[in-house]
Amino acid sequence: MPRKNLRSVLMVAFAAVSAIMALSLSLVLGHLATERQREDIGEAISELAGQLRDQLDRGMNQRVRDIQIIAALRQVRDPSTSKNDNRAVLDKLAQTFPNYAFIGMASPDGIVQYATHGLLEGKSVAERPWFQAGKRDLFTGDIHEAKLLAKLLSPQANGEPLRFVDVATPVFDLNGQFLGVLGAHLSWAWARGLEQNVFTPARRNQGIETFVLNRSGEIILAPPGVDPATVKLPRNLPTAEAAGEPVTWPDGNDYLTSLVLTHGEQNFAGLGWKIVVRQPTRIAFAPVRSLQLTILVVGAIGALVFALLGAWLAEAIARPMLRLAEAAERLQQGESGLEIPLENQYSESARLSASLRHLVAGLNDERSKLATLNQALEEQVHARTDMLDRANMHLLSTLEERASMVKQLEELASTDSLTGLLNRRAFWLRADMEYKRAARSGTPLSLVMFDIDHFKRINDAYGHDVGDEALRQLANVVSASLREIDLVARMGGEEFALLLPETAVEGAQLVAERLREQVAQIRVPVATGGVVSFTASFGISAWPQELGLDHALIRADQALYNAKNGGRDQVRIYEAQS
Ligand SMILES: Nc1nc2c(ncn2[C@@H]2O[C@H](COP(=O)(O)OP(=O)(O)OP(=O)(O)O)[C@@H](O)[C@H]2O)c(=O)[nH]1
Repeated sequence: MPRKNLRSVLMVAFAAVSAIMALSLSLVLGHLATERQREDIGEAISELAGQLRDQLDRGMNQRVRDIQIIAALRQVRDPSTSKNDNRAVLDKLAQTFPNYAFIGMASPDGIVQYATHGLLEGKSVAERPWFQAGKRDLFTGDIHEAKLLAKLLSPQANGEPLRFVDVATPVFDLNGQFLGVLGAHLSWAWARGLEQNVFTPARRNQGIETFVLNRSGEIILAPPGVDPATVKLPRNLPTAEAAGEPVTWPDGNDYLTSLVLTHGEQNFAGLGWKIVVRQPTRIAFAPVRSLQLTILVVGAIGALVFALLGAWLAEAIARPMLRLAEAAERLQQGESGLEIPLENQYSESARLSASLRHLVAGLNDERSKLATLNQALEEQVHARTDMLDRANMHLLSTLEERASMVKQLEELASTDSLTGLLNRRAFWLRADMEYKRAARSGTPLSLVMFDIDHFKRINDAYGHDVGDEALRQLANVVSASLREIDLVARMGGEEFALLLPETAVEGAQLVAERLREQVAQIRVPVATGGVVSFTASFGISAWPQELGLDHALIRADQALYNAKNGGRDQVRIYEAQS
């Protein structure tokens, strides 16, 4: 798996952290702002509803007070006052408030006595609810469509039906006797005017709409141009006063919905109206969404900036490390004279470079020590090798010397020093080997013993040196006369033995005869002048396989004895009976 580099890790980490922060900030702020916005908007539209509510209540209270003031006027209570005078008072009042559609005084039997602009005068209003209720007490009646007045008054410009709110009060004469009912019809256009004062076009552009409901929940005032009959109210409309509740209306849209209740004012007890104000959440929360989007955009830019910052930071952190790593690699590849750079940008890199420099210095030191050591070692090995070579050569020559000495010693051990012939011990060893060879090959072997005749006399007469010379010459003669495979030994004194391989007794006899003749030819010079000659006697025996050497030699010796006894200078063969 390829290793990640520091730059990408820090870039991603910085970008991720800032992106997460931006996202969470957007979500948290969005959430907080949404709540705050909901509250603000809820309060704002509740305040608008409250304004409308207050104006409606105040307006109604003023109308009630108007009617009560008129009913308390002495002129009106005095039955002798002319209708014209009283009508003039009512007209005057109507002028102060243009939305009075009708103010009139009805007699106890319900006949209108005088009224603004003479409307309905002489007509019976006995069945009208305001008259019925007004006979008993102060009455304020909920909105209703005009019955009698509809024909008398001109229709509204916007085509809406003429609707009124009624105010009525009983009137008592100066004696306190019931005089009739003073009633007023207040055109509902008044409410529309109030609504338009509060809900300005600017607010309408923000989608803010208001609905006024009567006590039974019917819409008595809808936004301009909206037919109240077409408006469906949500089932879950708040029942108590509420500020900015999110409510889904039957048109499928979500609205922040506020509700306020009218409560009357002073003389006006209130009619239980509700004022509902709504604003589409889509519009209400647009600033919040815009804020969220702004945070996200700023966050994204922040993430980018942080990623670049991360990359720069990683570069700044990694640069000294990379330089150190590069120097270390070059050193590893064997580049000489290279120094690990000093990286003092920050304490960690300074520490690392100092450690590496120390390490490299130590290594260089070790390397030079090792080189010196190697050279010394090589020289030592060279010297040791030379020494070893010399020792080897010395050993070799010693071994060669020793081998030749051994050979000489062996020769000395097996040779008679006077004659150079085999001595007795060597003869026995060689004879044994020949015996075994003859036994394997089944060839005959013969032994010959011979002895110089009267040798004592030579020694005695001419001295020992002459005797020695006689022995040497005899040895030379015998050695020159024999085959290579034949053995000749000096057995002691002037006695000699011959072993003749592959030779039967007859052959041995011929050899012995030849030697006897040759010995007799020997002339040993003497110091006093002249020469000495001598003879020798020979005894022959076969060496049969069943006999040991000692026995065979005894037989040959026996034959020699016989030759000596027979007169010397002769050859005798061993005979069993002798
Ligand atoms: N010069 C010399 N004399 C030796 C040597 N070894 C033995 N002798 C002598 O040889 C003589 C041998 O004498 P004997 O045993 O009596 O025999 P001989 O005189 O030869 O008599 P026969 O053998 O009976 O003919 C002695 O006098 C020894 O001293 C030797 O190496 N050199």
